[in-house]
Amino acid sequence: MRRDARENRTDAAGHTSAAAREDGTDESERRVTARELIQACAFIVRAAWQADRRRLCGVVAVQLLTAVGMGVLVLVLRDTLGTAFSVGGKGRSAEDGLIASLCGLVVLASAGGVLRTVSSGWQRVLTVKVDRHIMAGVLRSAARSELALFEDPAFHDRLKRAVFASRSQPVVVVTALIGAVQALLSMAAVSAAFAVMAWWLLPFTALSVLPVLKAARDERNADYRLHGRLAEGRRVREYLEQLLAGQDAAKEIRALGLGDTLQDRWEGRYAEEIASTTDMQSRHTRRKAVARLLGDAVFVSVVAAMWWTVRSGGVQLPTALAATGALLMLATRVQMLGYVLNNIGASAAYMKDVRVFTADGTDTGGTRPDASSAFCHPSGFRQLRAEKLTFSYPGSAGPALREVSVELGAGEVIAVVGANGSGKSTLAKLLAGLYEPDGGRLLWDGRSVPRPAELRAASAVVFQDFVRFKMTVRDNIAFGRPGSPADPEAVAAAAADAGAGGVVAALPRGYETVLSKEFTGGADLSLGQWQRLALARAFYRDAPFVILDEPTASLDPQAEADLFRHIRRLFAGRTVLVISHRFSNVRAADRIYVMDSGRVTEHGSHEELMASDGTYARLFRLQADAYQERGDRRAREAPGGEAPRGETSGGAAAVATLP
Ligand SMILES: Nc1ncnc2c1ncn2[C@@H]1O[C@H](COP(=O)(O)OP(=O)(O)OP(=O)(O)O)[C@@H](O)[C@H]1O
Repeated sequence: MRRDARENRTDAAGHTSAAAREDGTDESERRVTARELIQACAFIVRAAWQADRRRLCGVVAVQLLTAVGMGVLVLVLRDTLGTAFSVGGKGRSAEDGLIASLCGLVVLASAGGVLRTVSSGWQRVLTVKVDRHIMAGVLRSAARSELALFEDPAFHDRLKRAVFASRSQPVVVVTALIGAVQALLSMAAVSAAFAVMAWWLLPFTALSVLPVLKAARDERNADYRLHGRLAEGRRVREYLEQLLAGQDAAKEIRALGLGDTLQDRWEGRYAEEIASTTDMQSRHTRRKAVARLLGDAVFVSVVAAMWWTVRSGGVQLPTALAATGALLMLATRVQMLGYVLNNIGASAAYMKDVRVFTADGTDTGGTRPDASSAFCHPSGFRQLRAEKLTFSYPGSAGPALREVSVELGAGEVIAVVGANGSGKSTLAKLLAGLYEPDGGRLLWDGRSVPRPAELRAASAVVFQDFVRFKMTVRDNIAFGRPGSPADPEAVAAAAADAGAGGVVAALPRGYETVLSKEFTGGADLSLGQWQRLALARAFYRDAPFVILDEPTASLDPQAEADLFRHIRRLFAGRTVLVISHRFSNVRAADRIYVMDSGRVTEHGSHEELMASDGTYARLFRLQADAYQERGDRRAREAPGGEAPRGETSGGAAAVATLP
């Protein structure tokens, strides 16, 4: 498991600077090599081929035709000028020749225009398709990445850069590549025509664009380095944007009056970004201006040399005029080529981010196909045993689990209790195959579990911080078993088991109601109602191993009591691991593990643990006493001295939490 080494250099917002990496191997500091340029082009051409080969061929064919047309145009121009200069002396046939040449010019120009129009339409569709093709690859890789990678800031930088690149760069590279093909072909055609007239000037023409090309290359390298340095700052800024403009934090930000503070931080981040960009741009704008002047001076010298040869009688005037036109065309093409190559160069670095990110399990630090959440029909186990599991979160100072051993038999209800931060959820995540242990092993019917994906497929987890999908109720439940069409009856049964049937019935469009006010006709639920849907999702998943991490934290006392009273019936035939702070909920479990500071300190049945009179017994009595006192007080305060209904029996059967 990869651990990110970072300095603890943090800013006022509490975020570490991306430039502060210890290892000094910041990829963004590197220059784009010719090899990377070729790889980027090959990557895009492959993507374009896979996305829409018919359009790709069409666009290239049009470029080829346009280029040939351009070469012919130059030669026709020379003939037209030659005819024009001789019209006075040669009478009607010369005039006819001039008119024919002009007609030829018009036809060529018009055909070129039509072809370009058709081609630009194809180009537009092609770029959108390439865009989708590449973005799909990035999203697929992100969804398949191991959960542990999301703890690693370097992974977020890579992901962010890949998303940025796949959003913005394919269009640039496809357009630039097509432009490059066009520029190269037309350059070849015009050069051929030019060479017929003044071949010896060709090398000087190429020379005129060199300073501009070099300045552009320096700028793109600097731009990419800057982009790398700004990556983490941009993530912080985007996070602040989500807070300020999103629904999730809206009420708390208003309640706290936090808006201006967050806005100031956002302004600060943007100011840093703008200052760095302005500094880089102004330096390179100066360099580019000087390079441009140098290039133009070379170009003017070439034109002057040509006219000197006309004066000295080495070249005819019509040829010189056509050659000057061709020279202008050539210079524009070379400049265009430089411009598009520069664009490809700039994109090459970004496209490398995409290639690296989408490459399975290589440079991404472990992106692997088996990390997919795709549901496959699981087989159950007779026994799941964890032996001396040790685990530290990436970048954490100490282990969250230390030599933890637990045992779960098929059909058992196992409970884990312990103070905040004692490692309960971490243990659950390892048992569900979401993280791989650093030490120890997981045994499934006595054999080591080779692939965490097997555990994931066999598990249904209701997390403490379950996700609330802003989609329909049906989706929220049926996502428990992705990949197959939602089964309406099973969805309804899962909702009923989770006590969500009544909630759904009260919604305007039942199971088709979208659960967010951000969308037309949407509705929202209370936290407890959302929790019932999360439970329904677990029922629907129908996996042999169910993990309930504080599944009733937001449920009302009746719903909570119902769930735990009927847990064995509801999850019949399945193994259930329950994490809870309410000891009354776990007392009926087959075995209870008590955790403290990442270790299992006690285990046994409720009776055994009470008899051993350890931490469990102490905390159980604490909760029971607190309830008893409250119950007695209420009983005394209630009219007629009676205790309120539903809160008295069972000692610790109501809401009481660990201190
Ligand atoms: N994603 C994470 N990255 C780094 N450290 C983490 C992460 N999640 C938890 N920890 C740390 O690991 C330890 C165990 O956390 P865990 O969530 O397993 O505790 P818990 O017993 O479930 O706590 P609670 O009762 O509050 O839910 C804690 O010290 C916590 O700070």
